[in-house]
Amino acid sequence: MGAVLEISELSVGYGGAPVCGPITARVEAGEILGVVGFNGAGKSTAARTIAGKQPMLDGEVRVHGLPVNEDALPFRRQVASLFDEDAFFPSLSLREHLQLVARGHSVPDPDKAVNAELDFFALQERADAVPASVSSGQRRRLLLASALIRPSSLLILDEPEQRLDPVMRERLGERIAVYADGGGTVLLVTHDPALLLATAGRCLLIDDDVREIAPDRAASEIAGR
Ligand SMILES: Nc1ncnc2c1ncn2[C@@H]1O[C@H](COP(=O)(O)OP(=O)(O)OP(=O)(O)O)[C@@H](O)[C@H]1O
Repeated sequence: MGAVLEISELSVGYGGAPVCGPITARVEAGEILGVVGFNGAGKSTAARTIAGKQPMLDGEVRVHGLPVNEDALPFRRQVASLFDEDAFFPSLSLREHLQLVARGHSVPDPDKAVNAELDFFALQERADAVPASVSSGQRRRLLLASALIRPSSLLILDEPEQRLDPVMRERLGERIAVYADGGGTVLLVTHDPALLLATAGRCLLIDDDVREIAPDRAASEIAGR
């Protein structure tokens, strides 16, 4: 069986100038691949490219054998993601955002699914507020809930720990592990050694080159940085 995510000689960057790469990796169903590296190494650029949010400079990425293409429904159906620049509808409440995502992805019993995510991310009290009226951490929780409420087989998370308190970081780690236990594949860009250790089975270090290192070594590198 082919890998869920196959990255071959991928080079990413801006205006034709590479910021990192080449990256080569195969990630199977149920695997969590951590991605670590210093600020500016190119982790977000690589994650955005793999998610189809910016063009690749060179190489190839396939998800279940499909080329990366955010405009193609079969690709979009497989891939859920979280990025710092993800946007909100200013006049929709947190609950309405989740309803929209759940219905757009044909989630069965969307109201129940929405309530489950509001509970999990401790957003019930603010569920009827609009994004501008909640805290930055609560907006981050909404984005995480939006990525997790919908079906997917590949979850791409870019520093999901940002703006989360320690309790929610730990819960998020458990949730990511549950996603993988259910057969999902995760690409996790993180600066959080505890989150990395709690989740990742393998790890890529983006440095002058890109190489695979053990998660415990990666966690020590992050912690010592
Ligand atoms: N839109 C852009 N246009 C041009 N260069 C960019 C753009 N976004 C990022 N860069 C540059 O690309 C390089 C990689 O940035 P990237 O955000 O991918 O790094 P990162 O590893 O995710 O960093 P961090 O840990 O700080 O989030 C940096 O030098 C950055 O300044």
